[in-house]
Amino acid sequence: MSAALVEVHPDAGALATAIAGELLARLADAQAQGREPQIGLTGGTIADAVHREVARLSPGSEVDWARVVVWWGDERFVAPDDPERNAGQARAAFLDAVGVPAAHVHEMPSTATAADVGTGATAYASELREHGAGEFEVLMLGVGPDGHVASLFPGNAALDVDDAVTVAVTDSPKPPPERISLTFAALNRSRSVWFLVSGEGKADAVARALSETDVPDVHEIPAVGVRGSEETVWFLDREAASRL
Ligand SMILES: O=C1O[C@H](COP(=O)(O)O)[C@@H](O)[C@H](O)[C@H]1O
Repeated sequence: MSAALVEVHPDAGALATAIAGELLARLADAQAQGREPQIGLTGGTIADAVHREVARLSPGSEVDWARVVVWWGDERFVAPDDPERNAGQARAAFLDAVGVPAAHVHEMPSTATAADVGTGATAYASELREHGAGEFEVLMLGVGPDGHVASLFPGNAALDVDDAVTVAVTDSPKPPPERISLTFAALNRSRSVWFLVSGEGKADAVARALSETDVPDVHEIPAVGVRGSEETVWFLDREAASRL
């Protein structure tokens, strides 16, 4: 597996524009090579900015959104219209605008579609299997100030689930407490893993994750547990990179 790459941009706006442009190029390339790309989305502040830039730049790209399949790395187990939903955020920011067919948008279960978070996690694992979701072309992941990715938080039991592709989290330290997350096994089925990180508040987590001398354990900084089979890129703004 190749070493992680680091790309630093002046600020969050420039970072979002660069990631969106790169995503559109990757999707167009994959389609030109005959693949129907599957992408993994994340939630959070910088992800929202990236999604808005995808919507803005998409008309100038070669991407055929009818041939893109969308999944999520994690989701908050709340009502479907709750503003906390990562899926609602992505739909509003770009999915509705670019016109991904509804059948290609695999939203994780909500309190309206699953009796409880455990049932929801199991249902999403079945959905992944049924649709033959094998490999993400690009998996985007936000990173928390504590080093969490998806809904895999430092010290949480969900980090050790290695016999399933999804896990129900009932005690997330970041609200809301109930979430569904892909496990490391599923997240690592990605050609490209892109970490999207902006702001000074993430600088320590970034420095820990990228330390070559004092490599952290996944229980301490979960982000180090995810790698792409072809590339792993840390897309940072200057503030997030300030302690490297
Ligand atoms: O809880 C979550 O947080 C992270 C990062 O969010 P941010 O607002 O600090 O950028 C996000 O990547 C993850 O998908 C989400 O559920």
